[in-house]
Amino acid sequence: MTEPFAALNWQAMPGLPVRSPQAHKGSFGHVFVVGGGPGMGGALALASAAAYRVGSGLVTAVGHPSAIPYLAAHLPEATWRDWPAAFGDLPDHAVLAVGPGLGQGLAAHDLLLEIGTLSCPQVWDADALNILARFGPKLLTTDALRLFTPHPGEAARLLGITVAAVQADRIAAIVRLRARYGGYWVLKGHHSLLLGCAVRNLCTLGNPGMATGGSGDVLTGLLAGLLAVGLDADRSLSLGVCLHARAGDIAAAEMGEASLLAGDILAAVPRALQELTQRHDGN
Ligand SMILES: NC(=O)C1=CN([C@@H]2O[C@H](COP(=O)(O)OP(=O)(O)OC[C@H]3O[C@@H](n4cnc5c(N)ncnc54)[C@H](OP(=O)(O)O)[C@@H]3O)[C@@H](O)[C@H]2O)[C@@H](O)CC1
Ligand SMILES: Nc1ncnc2c1ncn2[C@@H]1O[C@H](COP(=O)(O)OP(=O)(O)O)[C@@H](O)[C@H]1O
Repeated sequence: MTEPFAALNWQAMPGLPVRSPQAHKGSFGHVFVVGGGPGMGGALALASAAAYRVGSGLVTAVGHPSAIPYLAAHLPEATWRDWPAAFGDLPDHAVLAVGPGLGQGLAAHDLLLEIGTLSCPQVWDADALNILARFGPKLLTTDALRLFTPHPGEAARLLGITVAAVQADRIAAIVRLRARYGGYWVLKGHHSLLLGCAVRNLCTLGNPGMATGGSGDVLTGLLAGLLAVGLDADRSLSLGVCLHARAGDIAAAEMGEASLLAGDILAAVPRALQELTQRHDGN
């Protein structure tokens, strides 16, 4: 368990799958982002836009009705559903991203109780993790493919230990998280750690300018979008975390760390992706 985590190499990272000339939007999955409680429509919009930016064919935002005008103004490409939502009619190629701006009220608890019973691929973040910490692994009643994206505060809640204890041995923390809850994990922060089936790595990209509200919501949307376009969980985890961090570095180089907004990270994602495409084209 004490083997080191190897640094991922951005230069060697495979990019997105090439899109067939016959492709249509149904070829690239359907992401449902569940969050956007009162006052937090922004988190829902950021995660939804991020899923589109990595090529997801359709994105539906599932939020509190108060979040919807915000979403419609900022992301007209997304469709939406109001809370309370049921998920009995999800399409076969659905991927859920749950947590951005969700809050921890009764409606959020009800949503999570249902989502824990679903078998589609899922990304769990933010308040979804806080609610999971309250219920424990029994909330997850199916063996659905799940990616979990805690920051150290959320990891501490999930393990019932202090943030200081998480930070004192981050490798032990992520190993314990996977042992307790299963699935695929990123422990976020400076040099995020990644732990999946074949992935046991750290990401040395990124910068402290990314410590800004909404930055993690962008990562959640990227990961869900990558699952939706067909990458497996290990590859979604490693490409998603590195892409997010590289986009943060591109944005910070342009505008400085202090001024960085989560929306700037999102806006830099296409340029980070182009670095991969151009490298594969030999340019
Ligand atoms: N525009 C929007 O709509 C946005 C909406 N958002 C949404 O808000 C919701 C709640 O998010 P949140 O930020 O209020 O709660 P959370 O992250 O649990 O922090 C609470 C405490 O945890 C700790 N802590 C946090 N990070 C830590 C770290 N890295 N390392 C160590 N500890 C850390 C820290 O405790 P302290 O250290 O201060 O004691 C902190 O005070 C969530 O749904 C999210 O999606 C946000 O994304 C912002 C933009
Ligand atoms: N010092 C840092 N160096 C590199 N990346 C960072 C740093 N601080 C934060 N990040 C990244 O920014 C994101 C912050 O996510 P999170 O704490 O969930 O923010 P929020 O809840 O506001 O969306 C994570 O991906 C994390 O790895």
